[in-house]
Amino acid sequence: MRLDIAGVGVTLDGKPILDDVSLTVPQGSVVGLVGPNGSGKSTLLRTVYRSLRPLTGAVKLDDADLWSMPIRASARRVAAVLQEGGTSALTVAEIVELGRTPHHGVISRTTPEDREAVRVAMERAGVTELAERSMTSLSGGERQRVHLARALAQEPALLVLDEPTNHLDIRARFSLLATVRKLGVTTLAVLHELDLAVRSCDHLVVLDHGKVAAAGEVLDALTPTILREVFGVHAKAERHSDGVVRITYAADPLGDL
Ligand SMILES: Nc1ncnc2c1ncn2[C@@H]1O[C@H](COP(=O)(O)OP(=O)(O)OP(=O)(O)O)[C@@H](O)[C@H]1O
Repeated sequence: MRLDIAGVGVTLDGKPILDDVSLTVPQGSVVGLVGPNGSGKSTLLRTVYRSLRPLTGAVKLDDADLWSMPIRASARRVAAVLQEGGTSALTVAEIVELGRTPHHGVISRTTPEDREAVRVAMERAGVTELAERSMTSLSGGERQRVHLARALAQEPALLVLDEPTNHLDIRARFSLLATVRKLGVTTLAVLHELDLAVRSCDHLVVLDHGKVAAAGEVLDALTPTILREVFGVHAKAERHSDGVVRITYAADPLGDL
């Protein structure tokens, strides 16, 4: 499924937060949404997982207007993993099973397909061993992986991730993004770590003060000018001889800008 955000504008408390934002996430690709604090990344995601209706513009899934769909239809298609996934007294397995809720009819009964989807999701997110643990007993990183498992159990057509690697250690960061890439699910992810973003995403969209400042393949989006003018650092992104794009920061990244 392809995601098209077309001309989205959002105003909160009379303050313009997003202005004419457009981007596309092609079917099966991972697009990273990057930008400084307060640039509007989380607000944009909210218009995609139907927590905030845009004032102008449209959010479309394969040409179908997301905001015009019955809520159950969009809930089945879009899964979100948010910064503060929250916690509860439920067990890990129970939380992951919640991912199946949008697939249930009026009479909710767990089917063999539900059980299989939950099993696969827990395995992919690496939380199978935690199944019977209470969510309250988990570390921040473990909880984050459980929320990913819940989203995967939903078998979504579109995955929306808001800083999914926040609480994770360095190995878990690489591992989570590798898992997401392997899924082949259309994904829009807010990522703060540019190093991780350039390695893990097919395309990047740079937001600055609620507008798209740059978009495209990672080296086209993260030019030294964008790194300086939007992120406020002296740095450059380069493809190394091993094929991997890395960011090199100047000796004094804050230098004279
Ligand atoms: N309810 C609100 N009323 C007024 N302003 C708001 C409201 N919610 C968010 N904002 C403002 O909108 C702007 C964008 O916020 P948003 O959370 O989308 O940024 P972000 O790019 O995700 O930031 P960060 O990287 O810090 O998480 C910020 O300036 C924020 O203060």
